[in-house]
Amino acid sequence: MKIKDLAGTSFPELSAQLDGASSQIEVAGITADSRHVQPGDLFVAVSGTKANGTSYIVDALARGAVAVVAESGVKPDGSSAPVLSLGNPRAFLARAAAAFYGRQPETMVAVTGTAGKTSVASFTRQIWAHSGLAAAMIGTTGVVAPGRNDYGSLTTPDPVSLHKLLAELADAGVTHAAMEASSHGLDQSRLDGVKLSAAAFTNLGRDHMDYHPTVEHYMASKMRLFEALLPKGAPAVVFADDQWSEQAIAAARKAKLDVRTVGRKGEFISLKRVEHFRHKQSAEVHVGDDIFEIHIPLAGDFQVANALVAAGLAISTGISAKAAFSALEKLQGASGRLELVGQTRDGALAYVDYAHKPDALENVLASVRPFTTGRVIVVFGCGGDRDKGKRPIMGEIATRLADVVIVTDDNPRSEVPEVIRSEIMAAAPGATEIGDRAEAIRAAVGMLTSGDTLIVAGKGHEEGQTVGSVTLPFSDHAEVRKALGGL
Ligand SMILES: CC(=O)N[C@H]1[C@@H](OP(=O)(O)OP(=O)(O)OC[C@H]2O[C@@H](n3ccc(=O)[nH]c3=O)[C@H](O)[C@@H]2O)O[C@H](CO)[C@@H](O)[C@@H]1O[C@H](C)C(=O)N[C@@H](C)C(=O)N[C@H](CCC(=O)O)C(=O)O
Ligand SMILES: Nc1ncnc2c1ncn2[C@@H]1O[C@H](COP(=O)(O)OP(=O)(O)OP(=O)(O)O)[C@@H](O)[C@H]1O
Ligand SMILES: N[C@H](CCC[C@H](N)C(=O)O)C(=O)O
Ligand SMILES: [Mg+2]
Repeated sequence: MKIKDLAGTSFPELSAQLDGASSQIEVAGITADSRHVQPGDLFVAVSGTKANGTSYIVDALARGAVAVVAESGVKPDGSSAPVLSLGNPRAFLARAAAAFYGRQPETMVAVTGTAGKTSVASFTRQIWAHSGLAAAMIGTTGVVAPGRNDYGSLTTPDPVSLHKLLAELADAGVTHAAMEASSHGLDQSRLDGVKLSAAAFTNLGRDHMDYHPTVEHYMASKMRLFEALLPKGAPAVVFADDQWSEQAIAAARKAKLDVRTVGRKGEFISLKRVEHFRHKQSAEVHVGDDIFEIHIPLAGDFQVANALVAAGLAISTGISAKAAFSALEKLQGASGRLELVGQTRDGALAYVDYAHKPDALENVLASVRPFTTGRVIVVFGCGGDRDKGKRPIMGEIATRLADVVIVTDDNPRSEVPEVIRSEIMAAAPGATEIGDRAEAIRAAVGMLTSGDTLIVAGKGHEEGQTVGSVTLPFSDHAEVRKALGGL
């Protein structure tokens, strides 16, 4: 593909720099990482949190890049390959990747919010699949599509991987795809160029305060989904019962979207009555004049909200309300989201959950309390190189809502694990500290007696524990099973 075709009409400042010869340069691939440049590639230099791609232009050219796109002010170094500049290289990277790979599933939706994105994306895929559509999901747990189940790493992949993936899915016949839009992904323009038919907002709580300077910046990043990515008139599904719902609704209205609220205060799907059971949730919802009784075979009060948002997205992309709600009865939970892993002989239940932020921990502990006749026992830690402010908050929540708290490690990364734990422990009087996560799980399982509920929180579907720069194989599921087996 030629550079001028990658730029399209969205970047006139770039087109203006292309002369006869440079506009004809054929690009064999696109990358923002000089270490991945192959001869013939276009290198896009973006500035990041650790490095600035402009420092690697020389490296990229030495590896055979045929052209470079960088931020304004970067001077050509006299190389024969053109070094073009524009205001927002990240936005260009995403649009160029979209143009380069070309194909996407016809119907794409994206969901943002602090909690529930993976669950909503997974449920939306399942509702579509239940109606016989070839459907996929892309998110924290990876990629799920007909005949495909890949473990993932980022919630929203980088734009080059994302568009390569979308083209693969479209080529494999996938017509519908639901993806997660993280605030990092939105802020870094990773989703620019994805052709969305609808989008959704779940809720906003404390998260990623290491990356976003303020909660307003965090919310504004999320609202890029409505303001910058969703075309005017497209459906915006908003969970109506969150503290931030009003702001999300206002942003969607301002962006001239077709706002569709769901929840108790919802007008599109209106929740009239809900009953929470230990392993399932039942509800009555109204859609227009129709009344539906829905049954969600999953633990966790919060799954009702996620199911309504997913149903809102499915209905907004052509599924009938009846089909969407009947699909909910067959839902499988996303891996590691309040997932029942096993039980002791006398019936104490052990769950693995991905709560690694305050609201999620609060929700999950509150969810199991009504069904626990004995003690709620929680094992959790906080990730290193991530928001330090959440550590005492989560310590306080665990102490307030659980009867037994064991503080352990969760991906210490480059930090000293003892320091992370001590920051949680400072707000968790009476908690036990056991750094080794497997040992912490064994200790918790060992103390289970009839009526108790164990929540191992923070890692969910993860298959590794990152200590320093090494990721060691580790699975909460496997450790819980092993500990239960040893009883
Ligand atoms: C903080 C953050 O979001 N970082 C992401 C970002 O990296 P960055 O732009 O900051 O990279 P950088 O290291 O500063 O380098 C700047 C540029 O120089 C380039 N470079 C660097 C070195 C070199 O030799 N040559 C070279 O060209 C890099 O490729 C990069 O393009 O862009 C990279 C490519 O897209 C991501 O891999 C990287 O994710 C890191 C690994 C990460 O941990 N991200 C997490 C925090 C994240 O994105 N999480 C969200 C939310 C999770 C959730 O709660 O669900 C997610 O969507 O997963
Ligand atoms: N609607 C919700 N409201 C509050 N908490 C929720 C909700 N949905 C899920 N949770 C909690 O958050 C955890 C993560 O859920 P999920 O993976 O669906 O969210 P996510 O937004 O994708 O999270 P992440 O940003 O970490 O990928 C769950 O394990 C549960 O503890
Ligand atoms: N996508 C999130 C996941 C955090 C999961 C938790 N286990 C941790 O390592 O903090 C992040 O990278 O911040
Ligand atoms: Mg997720």
